[in-house]
Amino acid sequence: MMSELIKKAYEIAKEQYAAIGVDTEEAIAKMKDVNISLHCWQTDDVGGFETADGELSGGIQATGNYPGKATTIEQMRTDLEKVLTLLPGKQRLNLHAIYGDFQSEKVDRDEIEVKHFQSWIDWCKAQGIGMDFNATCFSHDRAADGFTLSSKNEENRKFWVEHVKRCRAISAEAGKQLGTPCVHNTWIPDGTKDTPIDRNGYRANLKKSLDEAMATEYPKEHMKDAVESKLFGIGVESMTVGSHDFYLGYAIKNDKLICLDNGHFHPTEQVGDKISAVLQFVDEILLHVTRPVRWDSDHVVTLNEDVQLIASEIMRNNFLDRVNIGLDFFDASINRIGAYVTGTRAAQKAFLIAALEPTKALVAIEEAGKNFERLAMLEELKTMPFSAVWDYYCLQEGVPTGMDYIGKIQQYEKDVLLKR
Ligand SMILES: C[C@H](O)[C@H](O)[C@@H](O)C(=O)CO
Ligand SMILES: [Mn+2]
Repeated sequence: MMSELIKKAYEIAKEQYAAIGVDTEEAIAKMKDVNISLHCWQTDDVGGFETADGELSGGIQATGNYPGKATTIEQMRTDLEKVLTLLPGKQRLNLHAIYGDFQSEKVDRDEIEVKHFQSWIDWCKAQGIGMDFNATCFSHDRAADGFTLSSKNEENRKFWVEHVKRCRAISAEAGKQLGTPCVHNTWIPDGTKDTPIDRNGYRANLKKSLDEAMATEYPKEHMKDAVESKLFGIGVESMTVGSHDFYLGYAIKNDKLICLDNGHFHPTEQVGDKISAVLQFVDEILLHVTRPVRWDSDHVVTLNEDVQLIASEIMRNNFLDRVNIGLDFFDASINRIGAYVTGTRAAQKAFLIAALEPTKALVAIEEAGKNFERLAMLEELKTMPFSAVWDYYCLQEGVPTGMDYIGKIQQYEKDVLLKR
């Protein structure tokens, strides 16, 4: 889009926002603290680099067969570098343990070490970004019966404890080398298709395993632990061991982060509503921003009301330093890089819209009991000239404005993705 036009539109928008007490420059400045952790698994449908044909298990699914999937570490990095050129602001990388550099040495998950991730740490350093990490407790023979950390098979349980231990050590080293804490997230698929009898036994096992895996303390400037809850998964409909109640309790008691994935709750529950609730009791949280369509389908994030409430709650309460923002979607049915960029930009837009809210004025109206006025203002705010501010922000950041990124991705598909 023409930069002169963008500047003109921005000047008008700036005045319109100023008329309702909003400083657009201040809103744009706040965006420098919105650092989204890019989930590497959107580039390869959560396949990983352990084997060429890694089968996804654990009750999650990437559907679709669009050409261009990353199948090597080099391809994934090329894709991520492309993504970074199309996003305003500063991002982070969110890596799963299955994405190690296993080209020269194939090891099992209870044997991974920093050396298998050193090239990723170096890559992050070269990009000037931080790194986050995840134990991969799925897509493995030892998870075939549906249980990992809560397993009653002691050999398997110990295997997964060792895996998580190692992932935490890798995270701490990554955070140390990169000078920014690495958030290590633990999500497990454990649960049962049909009604179990011994729910308590599995949950007691999970607690014991987490205690063992997290026994080593690392400095908070190097790594932070998060635990991710879930309501159900495919084939795990009747009981999920790591439920929200379980992990919220664990996080509060053990000073951990709770990870809230907005695909992991009943569809009528909103993660945006949970943020101010849980932050009364835990220091920090991790978010997995996604779009559940009828189930935890991990569709590409769009600028919908759920995502807007999440962003608004964070910005209204100045929670950015207590909320670690990650994404979690994997769509294999469309251009994967297009999915990545569209979804991340949608999340960023929600934060900029939130930054452009006249929050103090709205709170005053609310406290005066003027509920019609609150409703009307919220409705009017939806059609304020946000896109002029967004385009101006992208222009300042030197990234494509408006729809211009679509052409860049089409070109990348032609030049790179279709040649794979
Ligand atoms: C690949 C991710 O770790 C996974 O999606 C997990 O975070 C999750 O949300 C499972 O439903
Ligand atoms: Mn998730």
